[in-house]
Amino acid sequence: MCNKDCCALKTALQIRRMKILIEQRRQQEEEANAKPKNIIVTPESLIYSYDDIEKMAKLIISRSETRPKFGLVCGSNLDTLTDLIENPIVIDYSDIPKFPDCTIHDHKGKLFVGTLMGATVIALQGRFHHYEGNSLASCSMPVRVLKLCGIEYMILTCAAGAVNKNYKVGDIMLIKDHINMFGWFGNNPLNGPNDLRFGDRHVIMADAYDEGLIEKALEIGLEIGQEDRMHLGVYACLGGPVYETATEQRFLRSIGVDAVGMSLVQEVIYARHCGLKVFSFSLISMPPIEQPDMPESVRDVSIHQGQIVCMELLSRMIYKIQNNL
Ligand SMILES: O=P(O)(O)O[C@@H]1C[C@H](O)[C@@H](CO)O1
Ligand SMILES: Nc1nc2[nH]cnc2c(=O)[nH]1
Repeated sequence: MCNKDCCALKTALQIRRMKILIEQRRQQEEEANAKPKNIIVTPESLIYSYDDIEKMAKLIISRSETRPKFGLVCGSNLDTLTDLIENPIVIDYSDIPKFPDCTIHDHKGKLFVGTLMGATVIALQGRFHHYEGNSLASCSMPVRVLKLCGIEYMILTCAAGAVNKNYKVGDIMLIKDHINMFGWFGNNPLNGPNDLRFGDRHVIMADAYDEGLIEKALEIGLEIGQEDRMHLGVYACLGGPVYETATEQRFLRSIGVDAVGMSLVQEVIYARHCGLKVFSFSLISMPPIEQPDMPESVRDVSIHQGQIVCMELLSRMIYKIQNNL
């Protein structure tokens, strides 16, 4: 157990780390905010009708010659995953009717349709967060669009802060389960009338993250000699945009959380509601409070190394699934 002074020091280090990151982001945000943004804020599940979603899907598949099998959402620090897509057709979100705009750094608001390891993939370079002013239903709406495009597998990625003290920046957490803090307080993207064309009223979440896919990912970790960098863990979604307090971090750890972020679970809910197979991973982008502070340059290098492993993981996953390996 640490004493009072030690806890205060850790908190101070954590605050310093956050301040540096926030300062870095400020300039990028200022540039992004110079343009007016289209943000749609209306009550949950009625915002997008089945017809709306179908129109968006038709527009996207009209650009692809083959039926897509995989959907991908690129999280923060993971926009480079789209570099893997061969001969992509790129669609700006602003060209898709009723798609909100992305307002934060690293989320570029572009949709890619192309080939990855022989499979057709639709990738979203940018997601919608609740804290940007989007309802949870708007945040997860793209998953339904991808479902109507014909995908079978939903691959969801995000940046996360480590809560487990054995995790380091640049590590990858394969998500085996989550804690949905929004849902605890009655906020769920499925609130409101249920459209059975997408799925049933109630959704089983105990098996949300496909075990077979997790096993393949663990195999890949061994194949590429990155098993020490890859963990199997529990993700908690908090609302953001604030980072969690030191006490919140300790609480999260005490209830079994390994990493914390501000997204993803609402997309998993929509994906499971409409019967997609889900595979998710987080790139650890913030160290746990127990670890000593690190210079930004060192952090950036670790994140970059993690990005490369994520790219390898993604392409091998798709290859294995595509070839039934
Ligand atoms: O879209 P993700 O969850 O990867 O983005 C996370 C949440 C915040 O927007 C940002 C904080 O660093 O990364
Ligand atoms: N600590 C922390 N780091 C993050 N990196 C991305 N999201 C988060 C978060 O919610 N908390």
